[in-house]
Amino acid sequence: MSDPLDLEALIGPGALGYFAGGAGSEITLRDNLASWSRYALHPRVLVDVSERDLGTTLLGRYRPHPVVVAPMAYQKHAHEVGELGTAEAAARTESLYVLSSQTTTSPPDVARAMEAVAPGSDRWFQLYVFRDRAVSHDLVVQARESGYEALVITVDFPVAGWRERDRRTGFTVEHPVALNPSGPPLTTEQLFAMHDPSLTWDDIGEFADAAGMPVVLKGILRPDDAERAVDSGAAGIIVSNHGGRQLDTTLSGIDALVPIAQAVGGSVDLLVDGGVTRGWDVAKALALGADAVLIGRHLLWGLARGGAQGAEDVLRQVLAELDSTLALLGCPAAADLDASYVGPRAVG
Ligand SMILES: Cc1cc2nc3c(=O)[nH]c(=O)nc-3n(C[C@H](O)[C@H](O)[C@H](O)COP(=O)(O)O)c2cc1C
Ligand SMILES: CCCCCCC(=O)C(=O)O
Repeated sequence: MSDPLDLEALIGPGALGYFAGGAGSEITLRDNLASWSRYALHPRVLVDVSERDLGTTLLGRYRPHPVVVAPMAYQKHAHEVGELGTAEAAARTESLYVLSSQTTTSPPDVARAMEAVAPGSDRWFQLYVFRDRAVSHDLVVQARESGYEALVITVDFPVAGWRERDRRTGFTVEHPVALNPSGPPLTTEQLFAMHDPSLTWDDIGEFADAAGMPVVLKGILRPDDAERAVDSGAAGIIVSNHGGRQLDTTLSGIDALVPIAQAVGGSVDLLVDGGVTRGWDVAKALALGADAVLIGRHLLWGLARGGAQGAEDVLRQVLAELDSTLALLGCPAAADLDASYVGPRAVG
C-alpha cells in the first residue's frame, strides 16, 4: 500500500480521499485487503516448473495472463496523462483494459493510444446507466465503433455509497467526457445523482440487445444474482464490492467468489476484484474458481507516482510475482490451479 502522505502531496487531499476512500466506516475497504491472507497456499513439490504459462481464456479469447485493469473514473485527477497512462501500461503488458464510462479521456482516444503501442490490444468498456439513457446509448456506440470487445455493465451503483471522505473534502471533478465535457467542475454528489436508480434486470436485456457485443455484469456478490446473470445471457460476471466504496460490511470479493463459483462456475467467465496487490493474490483467486482478476487502486497509485511507466511497473511486478508463485506452487500452468492449492489459513 502506498504512503498516503506522499500521495496527498502529489494529488491533493480531495482526490486522495476520493480515490483511496470507501463507504461508511470502511470496514469492507480494509477487509478487501485483509481477506487474501485468510487463504493459505498449499505448494506441491518436485514438479518440473522450468516452463510456466500464465495464460487464461476470457470470452473465448486466449489471454497471456489473467490480470485485468479495473475501470476507474476520473484518472486525470491522479496524473495529468489520466486514462492514457493506464491504457498504455495495459497495452505494453498485454493486460486487458477496462475503460470507465466516467473517463476523463474519450473512448476513441484511449483505443487509438492502445493500438499505437500494441496493435490488436484488448479492451472492454464499462457502462453506467444514467437517468439520461441517450448518454449511455451514445457511449455504447462510441465504444463499439472504436473496437471495445465487451460491455461491462456495473450493477452495484443504484445510488452512491455513503462516502464520508468526499463529504468532508467537497472534492470536485473536472472534465468527465460523457457528462460534463467542458462545463464547470462538479461535486461527486452532483455526478452520482445522474445515475438511474430504477435500473432492473429488464434494462440489462435492453442494453445487451443494443450493445452488439458480449455483456459482463460487474458488482455481483450473491449466488442467486449470479445465476440470474447467467440466465439473462451475460457472458461474464465480475464478483466485486466496488473496492469497498458502495455498501460497507459486505463480503470481500474473494470470500464472495467461493459460493458463486460453486453456483455458476464453468457456465460463465468469472472475474473477481477487491484489494488485489500481489501475484499470490491472483493465484488464490484462480485456484478458487476465477478466470481473471481486476486490479484497481494498486495500479492507480503507480499512475499517480509515475504516469504510464508507474502503472506499467505495478503490472509487471504483479505478473512477475504470479510467475514465481506458479513455480513455487508446483503448478506451471495458471489454468491448472484448483482448490487443492488453497485452503483456509488459521488466524491466530
Ligand atoms: C477511484 C475509483 C474509481 C472507480 N470507478 C469505477 C467506475 O467508474 N466504474 C466501475 O465499475 N467501477 C469503478 N471503481 C471500482 C473498480 O472498478 C474496482 O471494482 C475496485 O477498485 C477494486 O478494488 P481495489 O481498488 O481494491 O483493487 C472505481 C474504484 C476506484 C478506487
Ligand atoms: C455519475 C458518476 C459516477 C461515478 C462513479 C465512479 C465510481 O464508480 C466510483 O467512484 O466508485
